[in-house]
Amino acid sequence: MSTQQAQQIPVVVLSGFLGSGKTTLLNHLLRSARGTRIGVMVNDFGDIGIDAMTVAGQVGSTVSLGNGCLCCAVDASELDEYLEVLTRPSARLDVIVIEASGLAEPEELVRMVLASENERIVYGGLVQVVDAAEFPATRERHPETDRHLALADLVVVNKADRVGERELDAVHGAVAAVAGRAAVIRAAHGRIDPEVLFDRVVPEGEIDGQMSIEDLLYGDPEDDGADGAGGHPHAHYETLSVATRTALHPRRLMEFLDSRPQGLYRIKGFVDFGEADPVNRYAVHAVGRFLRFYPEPWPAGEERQTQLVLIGAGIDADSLREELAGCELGGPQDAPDEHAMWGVLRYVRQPDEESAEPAEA
Ligand SMILES: Nc1nc2c(ncn2[C@@H]2O[C@H](COP(=O)(O)OP(=O)(O)OP(=O)(O)O)[C@@H](O)[C@H]2O)c(=O)[nH]1
Repeated sequence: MSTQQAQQIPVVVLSGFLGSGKTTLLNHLLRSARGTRIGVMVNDFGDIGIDAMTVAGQVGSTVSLGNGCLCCAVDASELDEYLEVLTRPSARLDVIVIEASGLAEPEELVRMVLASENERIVYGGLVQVVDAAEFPATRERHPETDRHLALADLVVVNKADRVGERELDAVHGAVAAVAGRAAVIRAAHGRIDPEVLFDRVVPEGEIDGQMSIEDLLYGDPEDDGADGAGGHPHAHYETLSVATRTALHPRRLMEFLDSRPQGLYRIKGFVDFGEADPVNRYAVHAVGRFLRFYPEPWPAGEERQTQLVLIGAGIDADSLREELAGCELGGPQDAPDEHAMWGVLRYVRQPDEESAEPAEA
C-alpha cells in the first residue's frame, strides 16, 4: 500500500432543497475553520460571506480567503478542473466541500467525485440539509426528497429555531426513518460542529482530545447563545477517546462498526491490527454510515497503538468503551485467522476503483 492514501483530501458533498440552509452552514464552517484550510466549490459566490473575511486574492473564479480557505464558483461540468486547482499542494487544503445547487441531483455529484481521476482526493460523504419548518411540505411536493435522504451519510435538520420541540422531534423522526443509517443531527443557522464533517487541524497549543466540543461551541465567535427553541443544538455532543497498545481483532472491530449506534456519527483515528497486518496502521474515517479505512505503513519509530475518537449524540460512552475493549486481542489463542482482514479490506479504496458506489457500513 502506498502512503499516498493518507494524504488524500476528503471531499464532502453538501446538498439539500432550495433554501434549506446550505450556504448558511457553509459560511459557518468557513468562519469556524480556525486553522483548518477548507476549499469550497459553489455555483456562485453570491451568498458566501466573503465580505466578512479578508479576501487575500482573486484569480479567475477562485477567491482566496484570509483565513486560508479557498473558494471557487463552478458548474458541475468544471468539477474535475477545479478539483485539480484546489488539490494543488500549494493550496494546502485539509478538506473540500462542494455545495450542490438546490435543484441538483446529489447522486450525480457523488458519482462524479467517486469517478474523479484525481488521486489526491477521497470521497468524504454526502451531507443533506433539511429545513425543519418546510420538511413536510417539501416532501409532499418533491417525492425525490426521500430518495435523496436515503443516500445521505449525515442529515442536518436545520432551522431548529423555526419550529417547536414537538414538531422538531417529529421531523427528526420522519427524516431518520427514511435516511436509513445516516446520522441525523439538528442545528439552527447551520451551526454544526465542523468535526462531524472533517478532522479539524488543531492549532498549536491545543492538544487534541483536551478541547471538548463544549469548548468549541462556546468559543464559537458566531454563537450568540440565542438559538431559541433549538437551544444550543450541539450542546449534547459527546466525545470519547480510546487508546490501547493491544492490537484489535479485525473481525470483532468490524462487528462493532457494523452495529454502531445511529447517534455515533463520527469516528476517526488509527487502528493497529497487530499480526493481521504488521506493516500498516489503518486510518479510519467514518461520517454517519460512511466508513473508510486507509492503510499506511507505520512511521518508523512510531509506537504501535490504536487511537480512536468517537463523537456522537445520545451515545453510551461506557458501553462503547467496553465494546471496543472487547475488540482487543486476548492472547495467542485469539490470533486472527488468515481471512480476518477481509471485512476491513471491503472498506479500503482500491487504486482501480473509479466509479464504485460509496462504501457503506
Ligand atoms: N430562522 C432560520 N433561518 C435560517 C436558518 N438557516 C438558514 N436560514 C435562512 O434561510 C434562508 C436560506 O438559507 P441559505 O443558506 O441561503 O439556503 P441554501 O440552501 O443555500 O439556499 P439555495 O442556495 O437557494 O438552495 C436565508 O435567508 C438564511 O438566512 C436557520 O437555522 N434558522
